[in-house]
Amino acid sequence: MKKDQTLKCGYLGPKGTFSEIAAMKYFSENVSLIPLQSISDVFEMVQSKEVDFGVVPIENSVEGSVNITMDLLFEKSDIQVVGECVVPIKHYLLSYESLELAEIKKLFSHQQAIGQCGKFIKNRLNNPEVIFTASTANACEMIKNVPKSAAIGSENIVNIYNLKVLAKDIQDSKSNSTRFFVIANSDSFTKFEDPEQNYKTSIICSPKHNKPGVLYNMLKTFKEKNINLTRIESRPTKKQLGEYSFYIDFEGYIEDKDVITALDKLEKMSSFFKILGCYPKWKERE
Ligand SMILES: O=C(O)C(=O)C[C@]1(C(=O)O)C=C[C@@H](O)C=C1
Repeated sequence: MKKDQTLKCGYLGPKGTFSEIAAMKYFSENVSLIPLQSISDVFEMVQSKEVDFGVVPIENSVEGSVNITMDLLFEKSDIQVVGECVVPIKHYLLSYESLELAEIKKLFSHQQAIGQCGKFIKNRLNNPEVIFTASTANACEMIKNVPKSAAIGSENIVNIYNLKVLAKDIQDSKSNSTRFFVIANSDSFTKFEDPEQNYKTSIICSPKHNKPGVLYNMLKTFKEKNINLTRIESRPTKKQLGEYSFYIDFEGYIEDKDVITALDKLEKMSSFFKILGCYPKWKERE
């Protein structure tokens, strides 16, 4: 890791996205933030070491997993998860024009944001055409020359683009929040070893055989060692219908004796096995 230089962190841009909010929250002021065009670009820039870190959304409390991030974590080598950050997500309805809600003909935003505001869109708007964009901030750029259009985005973006706020807090759930992973190149990242910290570990595994009790046996290894799972998700392996990879997060440090035993057992039961990383559990800072 570079010592006397400012570290760089890539995120899904342009400026004003929730990913930027997550990166600012995680790193405070210690890194230079680099806006990128897609989540896939964030992975590539971390892989090629053009940036030291990347911040990518992994799951939302309403919409669930961010599939593109899940798939890239599976596919990309040399990527390690080194941190997590949870951001409360409050959505704003924004426009360059002062419009009544019923006047909006076109609504632009990221697919996750549209999903998180489904009830508001159905109940309060007049059936606008919905256009998915690469990010919420990208939606705000795109509506610039489109009459009777609005975008869904963060409060942070209002001043960046000089937008009008048509409605605040339009997300379906008051406690809407998104969890982000902080990724780094596995080559350059040195591991944390602070005995005072609470750690989490994230892995991916695909069972060797499709037979009764396979998942039960995999999960039993965690129970036997009293390891607390915090998330389990599946994604298709993309090889054959009905075959899945499991994404498991649990509380524990990668070099803990019980964690090593459980992961050894699990690896033996798997046709694919990958440790994504071990990182300090997110704590809200005062
Ligand atoms: O578009 C953005 O602002 C993003 O940072 C992406 C993203 C996502 O992909 O989940 C991040 C947080 C919110 O859940 C909505 C969108």
